[in-house]
Amino acid sequence: MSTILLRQGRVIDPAQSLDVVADVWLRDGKILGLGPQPYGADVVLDCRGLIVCPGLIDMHVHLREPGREEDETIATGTAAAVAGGITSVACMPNTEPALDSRSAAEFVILQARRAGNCNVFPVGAITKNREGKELAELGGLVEGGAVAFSDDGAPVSSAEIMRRALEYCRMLDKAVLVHAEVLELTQGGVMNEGVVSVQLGLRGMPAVAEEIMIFRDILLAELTGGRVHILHVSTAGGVELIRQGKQRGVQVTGEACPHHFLLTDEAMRSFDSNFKMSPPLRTARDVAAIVQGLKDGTLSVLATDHAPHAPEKKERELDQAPNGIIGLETFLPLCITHLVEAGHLSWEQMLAKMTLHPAQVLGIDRGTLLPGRPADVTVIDPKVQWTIDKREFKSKSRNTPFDGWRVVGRAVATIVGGQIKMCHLA
Ligand SMILES: NC(=O)N[C@@H](CC(=O)O)C(=O)O
Repeated sequence: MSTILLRQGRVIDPAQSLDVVADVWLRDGKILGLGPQPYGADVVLDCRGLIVCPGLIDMHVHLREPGREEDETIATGTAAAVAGGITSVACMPNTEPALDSRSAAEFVILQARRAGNCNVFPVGAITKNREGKELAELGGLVEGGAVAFSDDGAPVSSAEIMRRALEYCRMLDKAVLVHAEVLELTQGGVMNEGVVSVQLGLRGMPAVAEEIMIFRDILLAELTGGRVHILHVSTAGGVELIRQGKQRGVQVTGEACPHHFLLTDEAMRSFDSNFKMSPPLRTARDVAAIVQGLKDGTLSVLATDHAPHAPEKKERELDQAPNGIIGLETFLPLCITHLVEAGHLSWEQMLAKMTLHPAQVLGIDRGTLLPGRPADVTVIDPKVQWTIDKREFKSKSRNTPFDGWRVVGRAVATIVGGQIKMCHLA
């Protein structure tokens, strides 16, 4: 192992309320500290004019392996993460078979180690085969390395099963990550229910289908003392429910994905399936509420919901095409451009939602530059202007609505456990 010196970057570590120009030293895979150190450096990276921050964490990623390797693999998904400046991902359990056993969690960790790109933290399924009928072996999953639980892609429709999941997860000190959807209200829907869906003659999914379940799970968290994290919040009402739950002292956190604060259901006029996702793109009012939720802290986590689908699937007719878009390689520039440059969040606020806060939800020892922690570091050029080009992606899939977008800022170095995995520095 070696000693790396990141020289004179603007060091931002929200966990320490730190925003200062300084040297950062990494040694033997750990953060050594800031300022002068009693060692020589094997590698020096000149970070003047750049931002040095804890390695970014994306806690909402679909890696598709095992079972859907035509869309993504653990190797390609983690390569995409590293290219996007992300050092840790939490991967969702909607694989085939589902990630619902100890051995399945161990398989993911083994494949991630083989790939050698970034850290992968498996999210275990709440119910066996994500069918919503019977609890999975939650204890075994934790032994296998699962850091949280979710049936993401599908809701847990039974309130009774969700209650028991929360009771168990409280004992295990793990969060339940909620995919909020009342299926009876969304069946056959391809987009948000509203003026645009009526004009287009497309079946809609109403905002209340998401809000009813957000409300239910906040109440169940209150009842059980468990912890809920609401994934991919897309509606104004959902933001308000989380805000009220937090005010009452419920252990609830909320997450926003770039597409839900950048796009509206108007995009569906194109009939392009790259605008089809779950939950769907909503209205301008919802977008404004999500931005407000990010500003006032109601939504404490930014994540991608990276959902790769091979072209032959996304190119089907709208009602046949699967939900979801990729996000790992567009996450940071979209957030810099449309949250920081747009004046909604400070750098520290935005980075807290990509480092400290997801680490807290997952209970992982990451997301800070405190001495002794794993040397996961992202270096960002905050000024570079460039155009997103999906042909350059490391992901196996290309289903993005952001191809051709002009953006500001990007990761220029990604260091995972003290190893330089990506570097575009002189
Ligand atoms: N978010 C999506 O649109 N798609 C997700 C699953 C899901 O959460 O529905 C996927 O796995 O493809």
